[in-house]
Amino acid sequence: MEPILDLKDFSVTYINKYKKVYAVKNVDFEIYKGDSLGIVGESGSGKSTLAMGVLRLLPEDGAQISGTANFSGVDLTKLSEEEMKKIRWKELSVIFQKSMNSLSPVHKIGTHIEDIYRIHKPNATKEEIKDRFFYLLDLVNLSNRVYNLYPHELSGGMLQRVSIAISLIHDPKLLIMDEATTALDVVTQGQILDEISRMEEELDMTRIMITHDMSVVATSCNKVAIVYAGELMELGYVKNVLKNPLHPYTKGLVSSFPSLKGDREKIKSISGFLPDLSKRVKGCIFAPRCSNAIDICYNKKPEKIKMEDGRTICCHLYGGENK
Ligand SMILES: Nc1ncnc2c1ncn2[C@@H]1O[C@H](COP(=O)(O)OP(=O)(O)OP(=O)(O)O)[C@@H](O)[C@H]1O
Ligand code: NI
Repeated sequence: MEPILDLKDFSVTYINKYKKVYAVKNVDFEIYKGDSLGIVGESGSGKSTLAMGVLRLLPEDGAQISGTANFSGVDLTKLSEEEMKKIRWKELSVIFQKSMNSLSPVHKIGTHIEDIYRIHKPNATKEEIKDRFFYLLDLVNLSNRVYNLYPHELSGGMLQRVSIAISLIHDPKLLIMDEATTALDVVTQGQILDEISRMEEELDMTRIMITHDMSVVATSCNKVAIVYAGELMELGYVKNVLKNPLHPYTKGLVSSFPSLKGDREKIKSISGFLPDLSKRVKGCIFAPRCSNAIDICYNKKPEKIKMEDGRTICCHLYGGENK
């Protein structure tokens, strides 16, 4: 089976007047139809930059992209803005935390929907658009009444449901959600995650879920990629990685969400801070904060090791080089 999205050596560097910021470095991963991949890491680790880079939503003069991002066989990094526009929102959709803030308050939701729908299908009739949108509203548990409301008449949870429905309007091959449920209360977040899981079964969706919350990944993803300071530390099936984390950073992250393991261990956090991303590091980027670091970790970048259970891990403790 061909992957829907295949990143190879994908990097994003912000270039400012005074310095370069290496926000995403040499990331590789593949997503197949039906996958739901959680991308987890602490704030500032480059998760949004990765998504924006793939979607080509970063300013051309301020951010340099290298490597490849094959989306159904097309390398997104090579497309012109015109070509990218044909794909964005149609085949590749994205939801941000505040997606709905951009909607003009003077138009009803329905008017917005018609405008958005007609970007890709200019001749669509009102009836066709309504049919499609009512179907999607039902999937996200909202009444058709929403169509005639103004954005300010909806709660945060309702707005986020509407933005999920909008993102699905053209039946995209891949949906990227960047902290899309983070701002909501726990109950609403839980409901929306349930709705997403149900929708996924109905629509055969493929999804990337960006979050700093391990429990979101545990409840709504089948695969997880752990990123630290712009680099991939560990990637694999949720059932393997969260139950038996191998990378010291993943272990730290998992143990700071004790409910995942079901025991009452004291919450441990990883001490220290993210490194300065404008500096290149010779060894493992996590070594300065790693309690298992050995000499080689400071001097040489670890290779990506493929494990038997399908996971990839980037750590000298598993490479065999230190033995
Ligand atoms: N335009 C920019 N110029 C320079 N550096 C930037 C720019 N935008 C973001 N960065 C830096 O890139 C790094 C990655 O930021 P990014 O927003 O991708 O992280 P994130 O993992 O999404 O964080 P969060 O969980 O807080 O959303 C950060 O160190 C940030 O300061
Ligand atoms: Ni972000």
